[in-house]
Order: sequence, then C-alpha cells, then structure tokens
Amino acid sequence: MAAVLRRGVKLISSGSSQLLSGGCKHGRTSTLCISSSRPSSSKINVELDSSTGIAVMRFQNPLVNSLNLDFLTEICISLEKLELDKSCRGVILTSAQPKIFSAGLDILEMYGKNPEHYAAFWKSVQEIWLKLYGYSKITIAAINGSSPAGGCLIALTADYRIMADNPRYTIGLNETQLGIVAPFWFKDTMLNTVGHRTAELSLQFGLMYTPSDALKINLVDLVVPEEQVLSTATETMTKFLAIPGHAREISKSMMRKPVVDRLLSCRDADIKNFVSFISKDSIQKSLGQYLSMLKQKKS
Ligand SMILES: CC/C=C\C/C=C\CCCC/C=C/C(=O)SCCNC(=O)CCNC(=O)[C@H](O)C(C)(C)COP(=O)(O)OP(=O)(O)OC[C@H]1O[C@@H](n2cnc3c(N)ncnc32)[C@H](O)[C@@H]1OP(=O)(O)O
Repeated sequence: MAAVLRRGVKLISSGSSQLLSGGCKHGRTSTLCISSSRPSSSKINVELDSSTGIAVMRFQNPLVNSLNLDFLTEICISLEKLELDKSCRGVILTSAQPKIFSAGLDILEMYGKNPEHYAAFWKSVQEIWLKLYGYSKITIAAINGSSPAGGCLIALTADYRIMADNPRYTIGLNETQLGIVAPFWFKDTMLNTVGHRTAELSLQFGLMYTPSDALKINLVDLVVPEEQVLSTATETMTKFLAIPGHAREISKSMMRKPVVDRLLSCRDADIKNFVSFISKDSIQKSLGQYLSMLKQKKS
C-alpha cells in the first residue's frame, strides 16, 4: 500500500502481482495504485514527489539486483505506469542494494533452461530496453554500485548517468568475458554513447571501467561522492525539467528512434537468434564455468 512519507511524496512498493492497471490520484499526490497484499515481495520501490514531478525508482532484488524475468517485468510495468502518470515528469533509476546498481541479466535465466524459457526471458529483456531507450520522460541513472553487462545497459538507456566515486565499483559491457556476445542493440546503445572506436575495444575486451575511467570515455556523465549521487541526480533532473518538454522529447526521439526501430523490425528473429546461441553446448559450458567462478570467488 502507498504510504505518505512527507508532503507530496508517496512511497510505492510494487510487486508485479500487486500492480493494478492505470494510475490514480489521491488528493494532491499523484501515485500508482497497488493493492496492499504481500508488499514484502516487491523488487522495486518508487517514490513520486508530486510537487516536483520527480520519481525515484529503487531496485531492491537481493542480493545483487540481477535481472530475472519477474524483476524485469516489474520494472517495465512500473515504468509504464509512470509514463502514463501526468504528474510524473522524470524518473531517477537507482539501487537500494549496497554496492551494486545491477549485476546484469540473471545468468540462471540463461543456463540449463529450455528454449521456451529462453525465448520468454529474452522477450522481457527486449521489452525493458525498448521501454527505457524509447522512454518519453526524462531518465537519470544514479549509479551507486557496480553495473556489469545488462546493468550497464540499463544505465546506458538513461538520458544522463551519475556514478558514485568509488574505485571498487565498475561499469561496462563485459559479455565477452562470459563467452557470450552483446547483441546489436546493446552494441548500438554503447556506440551512441561512447563512439565507435571506444565501443569496439570495450566490447571485444569486455572492459569494465572504474568511475573515473568511465567518465573519461563518456560512459558516465558525472562522478560525485557516493552520498551525493541521489541529490545530484535530483539537481540534474531539475535542469532537464527547465527545458520545454515537447522540444526535449522530440530531440531525444530523433537521436534514438533509428536504433529502437531497428530492433522493432526484427524482434522475433532476434529472439530466435538468442535462443539458438544460448542453447549451444559451448555457450552453456562457458556460462556454467562463469557461475562456478562466481561461487569460488567467495571461498
Ligand atoms: C550473436 C549474438 C546473438 C544473440 C545474443 C546472444 C547472447 C546473449 C547476450 C546476453 C547479454 C548478457 C548480459 C548480461 O548481463 S550477463 C550477466 C553479466 N553479469 C556479470 O558478469 C556479473 C557477475 N557478478 C559479479 O561480478 C559480482 O557478483 C558482482 C555483481 C560485482 C557482486 O559482487 P559481490 O558483492 O562480491 O557478490 P557475489 O559475487 O558474491 O554475488 C552474490 C550472489 O549473486 C550471484 N550473482 C552475481 N551476479 C549474478 C548474475 N548476473 N546472475 C545470477 N547470479 C549472480 C553470485 O553467484 C552469488 O550467488 P551465491 O549463490 O554464491 O550467493
């Protein structure tokens, strides 16, 4: 159930099973409607300040915000609701988990499952990218932890990226390190942000960057002390909000539409390609080894 935090601000816990269709208004505060049952299953929370129009979406999928099917669906539904909500003007994406923005796609969704599962999972990955990269409202990634692969992709879809100044946090498209390949629309998103040569090296080596190195290649726009990430994101959002909305929105769409259209024109083929690639014995073996390496790292 939505709980009032301070004047004009509501906390919205949203489990995918709890979301109802359509936004609703409660007095002066515009928020999303959810039922009150089982709020503890929520993988995200959204705080929408109706006095500023700024929503903060926090990822809270323990342990590391890995992007599984349910989590992706939940994020997508919440983004859709915020997009339809006239009182929301921009969304800040950040993490409630310590040290991790998002560990990227959940490897367990791509390992040891059947083709139908792989297809459904990949469809949800496409959905989140299409939703975020084509999002009409302003998005800012407040990157308060590590952000490999799919986590980096989520950050890359934002209009602006602010990263915490902690050299332990890294960000990048590291897919090749897992023996897998970032698909063309991951590549295009990276390329549109950092340019051709940097994207080429970055993708081939599967490079992960510290915040200061990420800043050097424009993978992030700003690096600030960790405790200032959210406040800086809010200040930056205010600057974006000062621009006439329709002009900003059309400019964003002009920059991104060709890339969005490219995936829209071949979604089914892209799913087929993913299923066939990920089902290969050699790829499954690589993913299995990578998972073992993650586990061994602890011991
Ligand atoms: C031609 C091409 C055509 C089509 C496309 C084909 C291919 C598909 C491309 C797919 C694109 C893929 C994108 C991805 O996002 S792949 C995922 C990449 N992610 C990573 O490499 C991150 C790996 N994780 C880490 O580096 C660290 O875990 C992290 C995030 C820095 C956190 O470190 P730490 O705090 O020390 O925590 P642990 O390492 O101990 O992890 C805790 C726990 O979480 C498990 N885990 C971590 N990451 C993932 C993940 N991505 N998926 C699933 N599980 C993950 C980890 O194993 C630990 O589990 P445990 O059970 O041991 O507690």
